[in-house]
Amino acid sequence: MSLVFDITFLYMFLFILSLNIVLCIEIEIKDFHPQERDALLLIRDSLNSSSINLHRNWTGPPCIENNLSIWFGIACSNWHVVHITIQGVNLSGYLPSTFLQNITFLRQIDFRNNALFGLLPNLTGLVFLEEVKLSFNHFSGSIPLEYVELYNLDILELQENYLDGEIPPFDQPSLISFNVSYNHLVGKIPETSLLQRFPKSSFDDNSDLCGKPLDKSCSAESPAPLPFAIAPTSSMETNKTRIHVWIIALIAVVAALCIFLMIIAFLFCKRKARGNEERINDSARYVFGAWAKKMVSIVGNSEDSEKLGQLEFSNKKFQVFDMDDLLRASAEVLGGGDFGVTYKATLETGNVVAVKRLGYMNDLSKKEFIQQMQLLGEIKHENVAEIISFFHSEDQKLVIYELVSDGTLSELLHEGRGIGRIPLDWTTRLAIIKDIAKGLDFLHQFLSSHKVPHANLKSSNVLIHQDNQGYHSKLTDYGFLPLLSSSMKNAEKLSISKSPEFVKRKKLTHKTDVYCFGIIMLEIITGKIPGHILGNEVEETSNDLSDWVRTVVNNDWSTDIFDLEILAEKDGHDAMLNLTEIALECTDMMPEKRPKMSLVLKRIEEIEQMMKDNE
Ligand SMILES: Nc1ncnc2c1ncn2[C@@H]1O[C@H](COP(=O)(O)OP(=O)(O)OP(=O)(O)O)[C@@H](O)[C@H]1O
Repeated sequence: MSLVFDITFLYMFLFILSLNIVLCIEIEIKDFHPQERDALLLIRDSLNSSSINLHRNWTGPPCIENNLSIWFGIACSNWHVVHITIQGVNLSGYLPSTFLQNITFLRQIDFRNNALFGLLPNLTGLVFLEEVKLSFNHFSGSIPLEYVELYNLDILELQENYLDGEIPPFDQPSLISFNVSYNHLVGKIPETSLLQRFPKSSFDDNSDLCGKPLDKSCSAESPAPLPFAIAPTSSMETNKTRIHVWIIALIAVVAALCIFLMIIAFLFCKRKARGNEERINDSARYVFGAWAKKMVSIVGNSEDSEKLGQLEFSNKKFQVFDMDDLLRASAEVLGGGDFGVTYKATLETGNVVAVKRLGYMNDLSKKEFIQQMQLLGEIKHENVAEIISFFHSEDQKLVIYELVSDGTLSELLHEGRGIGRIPLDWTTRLAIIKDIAKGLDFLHQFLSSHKVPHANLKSSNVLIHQDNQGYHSKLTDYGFLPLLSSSMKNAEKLSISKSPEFVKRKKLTHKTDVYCFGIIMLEIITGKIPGHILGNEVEETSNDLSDWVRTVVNNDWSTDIFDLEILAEKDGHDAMLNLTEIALECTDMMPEKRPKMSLVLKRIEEIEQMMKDNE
């Protein structure tokens, strides 16, 4: 009897348990909105960023309990994705056209300050949208008409893109902030009561925009001529002739239309076959072309020919091109950073240069900019990328560098990890460390009066050139701190912002550069990306790499820190450990305990000599 009771009890227990499991699964399925996740994965797989790795971060469910999300830039409410905020992270690529439509409860979309191409996203049906911020990108095409149907929209920011066409008649009462300046919009600003309320600055710098609130009035539109208009006559004969003419005209139009469609279809197939890569290049070329168009329009509109200004040359040997040549150059985007976008420009003369278009520096005076650039232009060193020329106008600041053709140290160290990658051996790594130390030591001497001479030293600002003698490194993006000093917020975009003294708002010195150099050394020795040690790319802590190395070394597991690609080179272990010791001194929390760059260079050269002697 008791056995029967036990078995019955066991069955009941199992039944309840299985019921619970079913319920749990149901709860999980209910909590998880696969269509929203799929939409986000579409974005993830279409875009690239050199600052964040969406592929590694956007995994698992986008929303978890308590309205939280561990996905970068995603905020949730009630298990629904409500905010997508991915700004200023070098995001490049094309947004899939209808990707957002399944994220029904979306309230905010913010992709500002990236390098996104193509058409603006389709937002049809996203009735909860309150903020759409897509400014400072490379979007092209027209503003979709459906945007006027977003009745809860508070903010629409589309400035600094390459948008063309006319402005749709926005009139939703909710809209309190609107900006479409710095585009290529044309036509009359619609006379809706809403649009007339915004200031002139919301519409400024569009090639052919007219009407209020701009000062430019629209020329009187002449009525469009009627197609195939024929002078009216009273006789039947004339009517007959008219009908004939219409029939002939109709046939001609249909024939022309057929030919036109055939040409379009042919071009479309041809274009498709050219493949994805070319599409990106085309778009990049367009971006530079569009920029050039904008510059030309500034000159054209300007009463003051000084507005465009001249290219300033720091090196006479390169003075073979001028602004016109630069605007006619074919160009492609090399990448975008925190301070703007860098292009490779091939001039008609055959010269190839890197053009960095600086954002964030618009409040800077021309005098300050020119003084600093003239000084930086005098720097000539084999381990520092040369500034050939620069340009200043009210809204454009360009720095033209020598082109260093083989990528960055960051790419060399971290890209293509896994099967098929050619390991970066220890001798090469040591040579790179020495090159960087030489370049930085030179900057410290040349710009000795600067608070922090480089101020933005990180592996993506070490450019690589390869020849039959090996790899050569050149530092770039140096000397910008004086241009930003008026705003601490801008300085936060520099690599020095990760130093302990910056975080504690203490005095910055040359030793702040030394700290950044120590971090690069650790990155080269360990093969690990600073800020990613805990696999957490969201909050880049200032010193997680040096903390981790210190802990491992203090526990006598020193060789555990070596990148697997150099671990097998046992002869180099002593040198690797000596360099790790220097790197840890350079990353000391107290700036005064860090060695000077000249001493660091001397010690590196001694270690290199020691290695050569042991060979
Ligand atoms: N002088 C140059 N020669 C060749 N390529 C360059 C040159 N300068 C920059 N690049 C390329 O352009 C890309 C973007 O550079 P950019 O300086 O705009 O951004 P970043 O270095 O990634 O970020 P940040 O602006 O924050 O330093 C770099 O990753 C590099 O590949």
